[in-house]
Amino acid sequence: MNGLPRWVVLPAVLGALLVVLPVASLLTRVDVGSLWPLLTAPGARDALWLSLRTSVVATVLCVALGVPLALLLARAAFPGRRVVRALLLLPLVLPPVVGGLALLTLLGRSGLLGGVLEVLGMRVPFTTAAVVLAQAFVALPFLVLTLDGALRSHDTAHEDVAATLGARPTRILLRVTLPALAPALVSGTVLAFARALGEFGATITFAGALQGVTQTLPLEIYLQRSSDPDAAVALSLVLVVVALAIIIAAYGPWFPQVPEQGAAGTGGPTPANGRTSPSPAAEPDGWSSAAARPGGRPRGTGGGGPALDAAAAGGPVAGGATVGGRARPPAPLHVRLRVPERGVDLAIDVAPGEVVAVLGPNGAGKSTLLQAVAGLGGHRGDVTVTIGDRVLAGPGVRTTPPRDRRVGWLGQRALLLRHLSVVDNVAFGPVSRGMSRDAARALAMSLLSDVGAAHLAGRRPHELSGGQGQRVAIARALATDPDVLLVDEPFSALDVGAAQHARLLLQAAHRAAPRTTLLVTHDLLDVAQLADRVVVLEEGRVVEDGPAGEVLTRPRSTFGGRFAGVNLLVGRVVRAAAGGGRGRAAEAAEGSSAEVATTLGEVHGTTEDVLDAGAEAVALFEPRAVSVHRDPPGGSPRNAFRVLLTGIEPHGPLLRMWATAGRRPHTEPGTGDTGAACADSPTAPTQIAADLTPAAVAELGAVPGERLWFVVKAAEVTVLLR
Ligand SMILES: Nc1ncnc2c1ncn2[C@@H]1O[C@H](COP(=O)(O)OP(=O)(O)OP(=O)(O)O)[C@@H](O)[C@H]1O
Repeated sequence: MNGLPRWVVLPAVLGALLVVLPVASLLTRVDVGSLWPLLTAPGARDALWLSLRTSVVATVLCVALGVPLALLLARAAFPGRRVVRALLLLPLVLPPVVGGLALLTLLGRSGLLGGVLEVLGMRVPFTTAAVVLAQAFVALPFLVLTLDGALRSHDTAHEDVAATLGARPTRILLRVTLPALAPALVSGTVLAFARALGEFGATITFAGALQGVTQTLPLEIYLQRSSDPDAAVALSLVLVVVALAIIIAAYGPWFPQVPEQGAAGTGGPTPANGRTSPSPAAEPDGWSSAAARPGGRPRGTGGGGPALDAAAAGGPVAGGATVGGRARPPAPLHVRLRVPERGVDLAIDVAPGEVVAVLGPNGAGKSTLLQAVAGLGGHRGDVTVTIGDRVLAGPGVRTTPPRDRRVGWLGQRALLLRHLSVVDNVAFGPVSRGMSRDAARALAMSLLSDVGAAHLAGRRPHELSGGQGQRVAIARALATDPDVLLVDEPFSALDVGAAQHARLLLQAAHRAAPRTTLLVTHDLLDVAQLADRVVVLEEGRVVEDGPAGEVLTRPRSTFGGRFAGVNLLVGRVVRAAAGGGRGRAAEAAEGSSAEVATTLGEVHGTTEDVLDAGAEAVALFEPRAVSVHRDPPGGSPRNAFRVLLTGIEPHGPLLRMWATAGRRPHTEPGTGDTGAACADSPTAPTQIAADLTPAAVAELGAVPGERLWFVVKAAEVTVLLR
């Protein structure tokens, strides 16, 4: 019973019987012997033929009008959208005879439009056209509501990627949206046809019952019922058989099933909010650990192509080939973004060919930044985007649509189009930009070969592994030779080995043809292997910006510290030791002591920076430099923090103890309150970590919830200007 309560069986069976029993009893009434003559009688034949013809035409009308209507209802924001959606439900709830009357009041002789049509010599009521209109009137909502529901639950990620590949709206609709919604479209169409076929009340009111002209099969059955009940039953059987045949044809085993979400990530939410799940490569709290991913050693995924293998070996791409060569020199990127509704206010410049990793906690604004560059997301605010000398968005400038931005998108999921083969997926961008199909396929094959995926060219996306899908996505992103590549956690959904292969591939592509790149990631390896520079965002602002090596070893922001795997306390300089007679720079270069007021109290450390009292600074120390005690220690210059143990978790061969410290009120330095703090976040308690051996943790015997002392020697603390 799959966890269902037993009582649901009874009403479910009764419900099924309510539908099945009447139909079954109809079958028992059929006199098989007289069936054929009844069905081949002229009246029955005409009615069946008319029903089929009018239902087909009404269904075509429903599709032609209903698909655009559903698209507007689901995707366009216009005043009164809800009202229109509610009104469309009316034909479902109104008695069809009322629908017929409504049509008469509109198109009848004295109707709103009927009078005009009459003048033009056109008469609709009581014609075959009236039958079609009556059928379409009652059938349209079935198609619209089915498609509207499917569209609303369908994310726009594939459409967004197609737009960045250069596809125009009509091509996106026909080649991306509708194929993805094929099952819903077929369902809606079948429902509409079935409804049209069975339509009676509106038809008889608006079109009457003229044999061969308006007398459809339901009307014929109704009229026969009084004169020849057996004939009525036989004709009803025909209707049941036709309806069943349609339903079986539409929903049988050959009905296009939506493939299981392949490892290649063919479904899921939009890159607008592209990261649906935390990166498996990132630790839950946002700390990254090189130790947890020792060198990212590939774990036998195989299938690396020549370019990939060369890249993996650290050499140039094999055979002098490039992965996605460039026709134009790399261009600089400038972004200025103020989106108050998302609390984002930042500016970023990326040099030509530079790879900038964008880091930050959830909600920091990373996706908003990428969306702004790609022209996606639909957020409101002041956005200026310049690539080279092309101003794509800005005050007084017509905003360039995504398809014309020459921006490539590579997301967490490959987002390949599931109804196209791999080679056609890669060729999609070049074809969208006007390249001939043959040339685009040749280019796609060459790129697939570069990424070691030529042998996958004929497969469909759901037949690919996650790593293979991402390789194809890399080829697709490079196929349009974008000026700027936007990369959004591209490897986080892959296992370690596949991620490393794909990472090296991207690295090879970049070495072969540097491309200005923004790389959003939570993975230390992405930064270490791909990034020239790191920008850290917190609460919509840039809080750190520096060379990748510098941020990884000497971070200056809270998130940067977590990312680099070090404890980082933000504060203000209280004191920096003065050197007798030497220049301050010389003294700093030798390393001198410094004290910083932080949320955990005054922290003593050493610095190579030139510090002034009151300057904003960070104190850094490794978790393994922290010792943990139950009592406050004495002795050599030490920092002792009274903390609350919040958790213990494995960390390589060690155990990591997490603790928080209470917040003290903010006071200016020099007031004598060593609790003066420059809170890195106005609300979050400061977290610090200590790495201990399992034996040391066992000896301490501490459990989460206990108050302890975390102690670190001043010599282990580095103080940096922020
Ligand atoms: N569609 C939206 N409408 C309104 N606010 C949004 C929307 N998408 C994001 N936001 C808000 O904008 C801010 C920035 O979100 P954004 O998605 O850019 O952050 P992020 O750094 O990419 O986060 P994550 O790592 O969780 O994806 C957040 O406060 C978020 O709540």
